[in-house]
Amino acid sequence: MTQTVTPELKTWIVEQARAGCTPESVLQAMRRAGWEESVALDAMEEALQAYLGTRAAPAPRDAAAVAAAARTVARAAQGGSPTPAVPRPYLDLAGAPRALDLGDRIVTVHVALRRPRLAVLGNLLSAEECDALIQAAAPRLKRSRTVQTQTGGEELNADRTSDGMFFRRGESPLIQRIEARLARLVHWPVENGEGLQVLRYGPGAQYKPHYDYFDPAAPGTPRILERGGQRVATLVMYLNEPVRGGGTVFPDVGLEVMPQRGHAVFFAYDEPHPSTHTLHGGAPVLEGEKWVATKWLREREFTV
Ligand SMILES: O=C(O)CCC(=O)C(=O)O
Ligand SMILES: [Fe+2]
Repeated sequence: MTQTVTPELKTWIVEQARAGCTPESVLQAMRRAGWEESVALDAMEEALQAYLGTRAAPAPRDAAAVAAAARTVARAAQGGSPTPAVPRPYLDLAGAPRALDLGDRIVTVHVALRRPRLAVLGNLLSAEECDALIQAAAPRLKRSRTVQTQTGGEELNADRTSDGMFFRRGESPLIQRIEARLARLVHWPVENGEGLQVLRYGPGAQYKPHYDYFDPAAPGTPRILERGGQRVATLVMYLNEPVRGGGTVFPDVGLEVMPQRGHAVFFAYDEPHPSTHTLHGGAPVLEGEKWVATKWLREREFTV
């Protein structure tokens, strides 16, 4: 069977190029999503040439570089499987590595699960980075709001009793450094990420189980999706350690990830559907305080 390149995939390719992703990483993401190399290369060439052709002004160099590199990479044999989905953020866990070298940091892999597609990671943030995030966030905290999918606005939510704030993407050198590291970790452009959110849970505070994607059936969702499309993955990073309680729970699989400073849990949802088993929540903090930073990844560039 021949794989058919969808308009959605072409749009995705152009967005990765515009975000500055290397041709190799774009190709790798497509191959991992199940695209044959030859089909992926043709799709890259076609999508980028169409994009360059539609632009009056000279194209950005990164897009041209992707097109050029795509043409020179060796072509694999044609063969067939059904058309795979558009690539999604992923951790490179092929070969069962116990650590991932991100250039500025070596992250350890503690748990990897297929469904939900999830991993527990250590050493993603240094103790100093965790403290600096807490210091910068503390004066800006407000009672957390959640996106109101009925209207697309925001609301106070009794299921979510934490205090929170958002950093703007790239707003400080610390945020830039962390965002660049996360982009390398999950092979996803910085531009497709929402601003980093910091949450503080006091004793008794919790975030009841929920999905991070926007409910496709809710009336306010189309408006939310205009800005970057669906959420496709989440990284929850632990900035401190509560004395007791406050784990991140995944009720569908009976998993609870205990907060350890600098550690993180990554989970991805290829479709906005409960079958991803990504139902999760922040269990009540029983003693002490819990601080986390959450990075949500969108399908496309999230305009800040
Ligand atoms: O606090 C946690 O452990 C989970 C946070 C969360 O689910 C979120 O920020 O979406
Ligand atoms: Fe969540």
